[in-house]
Amino acid sequence: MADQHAAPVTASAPLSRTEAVPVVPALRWEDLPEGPVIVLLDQRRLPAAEVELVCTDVPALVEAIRTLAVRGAPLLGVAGAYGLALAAVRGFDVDEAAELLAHARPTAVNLAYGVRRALSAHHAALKDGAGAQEAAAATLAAARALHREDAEASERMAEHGLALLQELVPGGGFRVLTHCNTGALVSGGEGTALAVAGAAHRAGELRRLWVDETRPLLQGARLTAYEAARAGMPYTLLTDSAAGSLFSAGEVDAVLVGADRIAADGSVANKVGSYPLAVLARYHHVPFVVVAPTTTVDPRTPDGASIEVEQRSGLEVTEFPGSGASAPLAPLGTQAYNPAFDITPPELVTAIVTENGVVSPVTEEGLAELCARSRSGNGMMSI
Ligand SMILES: CSC[C@H]1O[C@H](OP(=O)(O)O)[C@H](O)[C@@H]1O
Repeated sequence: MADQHAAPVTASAPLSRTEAVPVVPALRWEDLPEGPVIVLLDQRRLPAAEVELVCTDVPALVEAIRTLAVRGAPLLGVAGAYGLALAAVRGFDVDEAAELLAHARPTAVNLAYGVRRALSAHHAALKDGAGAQEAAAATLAAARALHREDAEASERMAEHGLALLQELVPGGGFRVLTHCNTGALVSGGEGTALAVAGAAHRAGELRRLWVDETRPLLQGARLTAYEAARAGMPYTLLTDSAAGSLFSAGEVDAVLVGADRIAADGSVANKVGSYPLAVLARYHHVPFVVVAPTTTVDPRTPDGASIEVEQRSGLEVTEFPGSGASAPLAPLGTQAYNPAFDITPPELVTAIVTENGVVSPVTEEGLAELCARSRSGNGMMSI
């Protein structure tokens, strides 16, 4: 008798490509004749259209961050740093710009880190007697350095993460479930958790990538599927509520997710829906692996209860993304609960993969030791 729990797996993904199609850069700095700009790939328009947003000032960038035109913790750090450089080069008040940028979204600690790092470079240049132009150049150099470091961190996380999967799931042929979007659209490189899946795919070891659609803004359906398709990965989309039946059918070998803030004790703030996956993974003895650069670890935040979880408009729940009131999903006036993130306690996290290596089990000491290996010390602590 067929296993009654067997999931009816349909191969809905395109055949694996031999050549991946690169994703349009999520963010770049451009020096135009009329002045510098920050060019963003507007992630709200994906996958239907690849539209670029040109930000000429900090308020425009803050709006892009608030509306998730640009999103994802590591990239928010890079965007924040470039935003400060834009303010410095265009002669805006950098301290005011830092306030606006650092508070554009509260949970992803990378944003505040990137802003602080660029602001520190600006202040240090002035302290050394630099003029406004030189200080602006130093600020831009700090943003470019962070951009480069994030790309390098992606590569190293992919290596460490693939090695961990090979250890956790002997024999390869990994069936990985991921939530939200953690690829090149959240990073200066190939991302965090999705970069690990990409490395597994290139090694011929990714049997299936299960992609949670990730309500309400559908980062999985719109963005991870977009990236997985361009990379030729064997992916299948599912509703968030279908994940449980995949675990029950024994179809998941590991869960790979990103993070927006990791507290000193190893508590992980990540896209809402991550915590239930961690509980399911524990119940079904499946590894739950968090992939994040050390700039996402915030030793100033002691534990999960100390992490501010962004509460977003209920309209994101009651209306279909991007269509506004033209496509209500609930009666007009319906109140909706819409936390952007949830908190997974360290005891439910099998391992945290950073660019400096892996901590498992997750302990405060192990995490601190990994962060201490970062060139600039652990992000928030070094500035
Ligand atoms: C590794 S950063 C990606 C991270 O960011 C997402 O949040 P948002 O789409 O709201 O920026 C989600 O938490 C992902 O895990």
